[in-house]
Amino acid sequence: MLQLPRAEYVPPLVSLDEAYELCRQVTATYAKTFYLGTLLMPPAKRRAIWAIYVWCRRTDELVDGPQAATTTLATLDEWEARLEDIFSGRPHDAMDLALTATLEHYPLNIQPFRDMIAGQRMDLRRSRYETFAELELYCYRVAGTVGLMSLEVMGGDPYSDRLCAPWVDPYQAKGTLKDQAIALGIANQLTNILRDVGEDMRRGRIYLPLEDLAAFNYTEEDLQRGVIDDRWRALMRFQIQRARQFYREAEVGVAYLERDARWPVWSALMLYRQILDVIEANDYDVFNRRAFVSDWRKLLFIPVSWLKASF
Ligand SMILES: CC(C)=CCC/C(C)=C/CC/C(C)=C/CC/C(C)=C/[C@@H]1[C@@H](COP(=O)(O)OP(=O)(O)O)[C@]1(C)CC/C=C(\C)CC/C=C(\C)CCC=C(C)C
Ligand SMILES: Nc1ncnc2c1ncn2[C@@H]1O[C@H](COP(=O)(O)OP(=O)(O)OP(=O)(O)O)[C@@H](O)[C@H]1O
Ligand SMILES: [Mn+2]
Repeated sequence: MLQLPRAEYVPPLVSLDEAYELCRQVTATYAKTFYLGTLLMPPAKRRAIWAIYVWCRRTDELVDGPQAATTTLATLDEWEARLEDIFSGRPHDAMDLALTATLEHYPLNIQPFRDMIAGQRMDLRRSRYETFAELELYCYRVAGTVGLMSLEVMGGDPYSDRLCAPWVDPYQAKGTLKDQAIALGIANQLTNILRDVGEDMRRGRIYLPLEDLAAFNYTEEDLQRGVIDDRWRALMRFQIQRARQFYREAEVGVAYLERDARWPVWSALMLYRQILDVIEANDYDVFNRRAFVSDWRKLLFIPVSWLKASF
């Protein structure tokens, strides 16, 4: 009987250098601050972070980008199968290839990658969160996972004297380095949610826990109309305070990262956290104005975070 030939696996026809170069370009375009930070890392680490960044960005774009309307749960299943292929040495395209190659230097755990896809599934399935516990799970999945992935590249050891400043007692610090890496992801995601309240509402999505809305006597209709009054300000103050707690937890960890990774993480942390200050300065108007940190401020803070990372 005639056998149809089995579809052969065809590896992407690009060199590794070209693959990493592509990832570099994507990172430089989408995330100026992260990118600048990675330039201070040794080449192997830097390329690894670019490859991870690109995979995360593509995963996010599936539900958040221009092609989002055509993304279904089946699309995400396919994306997960493709992830398994990347981890078993069968990359589908140049950008996958960069991640497969990265795994040879850094044997990353696949679980945070799977968890991030699970986070995108949550975005397809629901547009409301009842409790903070539910939102926190979502934030872990879409952003805490980034912390875990990066940590395996950036390294660090909370109990190593090499990294420990004499005035810091690592045994006093709450949680592990992993907890702190996750905390930074969650802090960033909560900040992102507060910045984008208006935009998300226009897409029919509410990430603020409904239990918090109720506690401050603020309704979904108020949110739809963009009502800024004392109830809203109190609700936002509460949310900002909660995000800052996560930043505080993360801050402890930065000092225990490998030296060459501290500066990029500090700048990312400091710059992203400032979005919260801008929201306050805008009197909590996240409906009509977008809170952003200006380029000159970013430039100003880069030497500041360099100093903080060095001492
Ligand atoms: C050096 C460094 C900071 C490395 C991390 C670089 C990296 C791999 C980033 C991936 C980011 C990404 C594309 C995630 C997909 C999901 C997503 C979009 C999350 C949001 C990021 C902000 O993006 P942006 O403002 O551009 O959002 P828009 O799509 O435009 O709305 C997030 C808010 C989360 C990003 C989370 C992190 C960067 C976690 C960082 C944590 C660490 C690096 C751990 C550090 C370790 C310790 C111990 C503190
Ligand atoms: N000054 C700005 N005005 C309007 N939108 C902005 C401004 N800065 C950033 N954005 C938008 O917000 C998104 C996320 O902003 P973010 O603060 O992450 O800045 P970025 O330019 O992506 O640099 P980085 O991620 O390195 O900080 C950007 O992708 C961009 O679309
Ligand atoms: Mn960005």
